Amino acid sequence: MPGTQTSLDLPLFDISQPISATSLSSLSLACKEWGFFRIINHGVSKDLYSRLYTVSNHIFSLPSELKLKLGPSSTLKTYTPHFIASPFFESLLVSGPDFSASAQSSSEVLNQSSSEFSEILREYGNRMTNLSKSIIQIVLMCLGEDFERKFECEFTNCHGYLRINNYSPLECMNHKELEGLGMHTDMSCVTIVYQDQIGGLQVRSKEGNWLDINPCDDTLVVNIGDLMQAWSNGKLRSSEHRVVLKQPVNRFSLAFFWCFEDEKLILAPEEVVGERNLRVYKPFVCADYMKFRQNSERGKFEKVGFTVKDFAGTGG
Ligand SMILES: O=C(O)CCC(=O)C(=O)O
Ligand SMILES: [Fe+2]
Repeated sequence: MPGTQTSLDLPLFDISQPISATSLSSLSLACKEWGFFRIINHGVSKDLYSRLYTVSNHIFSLPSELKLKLGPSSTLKTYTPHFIASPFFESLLVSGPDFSASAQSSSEVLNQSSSEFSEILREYGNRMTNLSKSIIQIVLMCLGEDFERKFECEFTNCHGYLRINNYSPLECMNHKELEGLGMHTDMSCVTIVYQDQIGGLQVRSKEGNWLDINPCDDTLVVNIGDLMQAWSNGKLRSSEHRVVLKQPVNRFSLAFFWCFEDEKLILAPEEVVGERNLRVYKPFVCADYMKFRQNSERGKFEKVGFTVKDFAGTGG
């Protein structure tokens, strides 16, 4: 249809600077409307991305039998093979707070030399941890004056994990467009995404239209996850998103999930809920929601039904 919007120009914030009043109001709007925004000056060099790409690519190019030593039926369970999320998607998980040790354990199982991989993952994991803390602060500012000071303590036990994603549509490109990762919402407070220049990340509008989030040099994409949506009583939006593959080339991305601790009771503070006290989520324990999503294999990566709304929504 001529004139139909196909891509979304997300607002861009300099994360190395204090946020101005004007920027804060556009950030609030973006978090409420889209649940997505972008950041620049995040402190990760092109060189680190290129090293991270090289070491990850080396792992993904190992034989499947070897990678499956880290697969869903192994002890570590850090590798998601093809045909779980989609035929064209595989991923490797690196968990914090000791990203280096997590990376090292996976390398050892694969019999690969671990020092470079774990050193790079230490650097990237620590950088993302610090960024997540700064992002939580500015996102809290969107909810009200001084909220970052008042509620930061609720986020002090958060932890992060990184998913290194490899999309390989190579052999099956007789269709125009393939789904690399089905529609889902993230089970995080916030997620920080790096996508390479291939593109393919899309967000679903409230009206149900898919809009491209085009890659842009030196910027990272941030999105609000389900835990933050519930904690903010639905004020901040955890949007459905997906990845489509439009070209027969490999695509590389990194998704860093910043989450509440497992035992955290997620209950929006009264100040966030407001005077009319209309709660849109029942209080729930973080780990119970994780289990709910994990128990429904499809709910992990697709199927709009399985979100925090289905789990804890009051229908209000
Ligand atoms: O690959 C991407 O760009 C996004 C990945 C994603 O949404 C996820 O891993 O949750
Ligand atoms: Fe996601």
